[in-house]
Amino acid sequence: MILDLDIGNTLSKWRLKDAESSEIRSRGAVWTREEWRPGADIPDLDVVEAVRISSVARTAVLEETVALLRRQVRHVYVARSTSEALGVVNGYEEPGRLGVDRWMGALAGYQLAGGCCAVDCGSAITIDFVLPGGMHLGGFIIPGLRLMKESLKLGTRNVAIDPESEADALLEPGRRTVDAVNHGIYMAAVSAINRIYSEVCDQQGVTLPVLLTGGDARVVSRGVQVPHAVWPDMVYGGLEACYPLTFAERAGKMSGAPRVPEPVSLEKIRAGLAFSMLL
Ligand SMILES: Nc1ncnc2c1ncn2[C@@H]1O[C@H](COP(=O)(O)OP(=O)(O)OP(=O)(O)O)[C@@H](O)[C@H]1O
Ligand SMILES: CC(C)(CO)[C@@H](O)C(=O)NCCC(=O)O
Ligand SMILES: [K+]
Repeated sequence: MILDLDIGNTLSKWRLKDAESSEIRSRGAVWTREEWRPGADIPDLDVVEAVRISSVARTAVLEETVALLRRQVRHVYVARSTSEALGVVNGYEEPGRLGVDRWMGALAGYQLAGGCCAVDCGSAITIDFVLPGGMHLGGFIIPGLRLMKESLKLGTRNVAIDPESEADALLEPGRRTVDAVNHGIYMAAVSAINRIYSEVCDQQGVTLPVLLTGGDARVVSRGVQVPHAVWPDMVYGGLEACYPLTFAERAGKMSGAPRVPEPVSLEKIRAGLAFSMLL
């Protein structure tokens, strides 16, 4: 079995993948913490022959995790942000400073779609751009939905946006605090994504397929106006592409990859931008 780990600031996600069949056998998430208990927090390591890790947690957490894993697992691969990989050139002035989850998302998106706009809706919302030739432009970081809510301290932190809510309902003015906050932060997130996407496409003169991932991807998806696909395993896709281990991975297949959305025309994006400037 292959254990894939995506250690975020809040949640650490894991999945077990069958090295023979490439099937995902199980998955889970635990709060990111200092110490792991294999068998309880993450799967029993007896069945694991390789681990692939993307981590944006503090270095100490990663070091502890790697030390623990190395005692029991033969192959431990830790992803790093590099200046170039798989045909993508990292746009950061200091490439190593780009969050490795963003780098994995950008690589997966590029491998799937060529140029892309990779959006990760987690503790932070990150929006990264890769042009069709593989040039990563850099990106944007805004607080995620939960962080925005917690920063307000209005006693609404425990009332999450119902992930089943329709976008229309979330865009109405709230008539109690919890709705005013939830609708406000939702609007802030989706309008930022829509606007940023349009601005960068306009600047660069290209249209790019949009790929969404992260804990809030599904609800954010309902408010994103441009064609896009939700790819919950996008960060794992980057790990698969960087460290291909199974037959399917060596053939370039990433688990759970969606159909590539067909972007709208540049004219339409520019018309939308011009219209929003008039308002
Ligand atoms: N069971 C859950 N526990 C915590 N957050 C959840 C849960 N389900 C969905 N969420 C939402 O997912 C978001 C966290 O997403 P994700 O798991 O992608 O975070 P993360 O990977 O820790 O973030 P980052 O990588 O940006 O640090 C939260 O903002 C929250 O709104
Ligand atoms: C922005 C987050 C927190 C998103 O998970 C992560 O990618 C990170 O810690 N990045 C480092 C800073 C940067 O990407 O510029
Ligand atoms: K993440």
